[in-house]
Amino acid sequence: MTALTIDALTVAFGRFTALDAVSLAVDPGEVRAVIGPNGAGKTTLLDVISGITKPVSGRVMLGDRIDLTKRSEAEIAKAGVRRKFQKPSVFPALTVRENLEIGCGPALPARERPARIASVLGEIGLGPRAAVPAGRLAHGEKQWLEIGMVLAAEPALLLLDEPVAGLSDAETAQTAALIRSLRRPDRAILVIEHDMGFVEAIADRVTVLHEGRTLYEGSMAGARHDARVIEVFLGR
Ligand SMILES: Nc1ncnc2c1ncn2[C@@H]1O[C@H](COP(=O)(O)OP(=O)(O)OP(=O)(O)O)[C@@H](O)[C@H]1O
Repeated sequence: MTALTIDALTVAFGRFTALDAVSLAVDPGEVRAVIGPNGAGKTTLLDVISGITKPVSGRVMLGDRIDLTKRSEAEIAKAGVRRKFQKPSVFPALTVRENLEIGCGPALPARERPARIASVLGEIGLGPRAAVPAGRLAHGEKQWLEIGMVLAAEPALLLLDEPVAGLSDAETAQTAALIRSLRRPDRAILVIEHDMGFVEAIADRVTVLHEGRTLYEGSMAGARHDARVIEVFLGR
């Protein structure tokens, strides 16, 4: 079984085709990066997976059974898909712990919350900062907290939208280590990112989009040697 199967996905905005019959499959436990030049269709792809944009045609299957193109944003979240948007949107007046409480969602029974929050604090490395208001965190720490907020819901599919944009080199390296440590057989991670060094550090495979089409799928090392990828993207 694949964690996510995108099959011949086509998205149009008026007469403009933003995604043109894109297909890809992400395995359970995989970290997949989607890369490509500006306007390639990366954000549109995440918007379709998370239910913000509906396609003209094609399917987006979560596991074997759920076609996300037929579901609302709320139903998609309930099915186990969580997205971290590019800009951190933590609640600045609430502590790190209180933000994670919110990330757990209303369905998690109160008795299970402390263990879930402790586990997420460990994963994101913010245990010592648990009582600090989120507004006082450094930019990198805010990004990790927001990753923690989506992790607290125990997603089957985690979507990360440029998680190292604006981070220092040290924070980027720490974020790469964090994402690698999040790999679990029951969790797939799809990342959009422009920082190629970061992509190389985290991704099992990359999908290169260009003008709404899949140009390459495979290892990042392979992408670096692919003539078409070099021409449209890496070589620039
Ligand atoms: N709501 C919209 N209406 C019209 N065109 C849109 C809309 N959303 C995206 N587009 C167009 O679709 C194309 C793909 O955009 P998208 O944002 O998915 O690219 P991207 O790969 O995420 O780019 P970037 O790296 O700059 O974020 C672009 O040409 C963009 O202008």
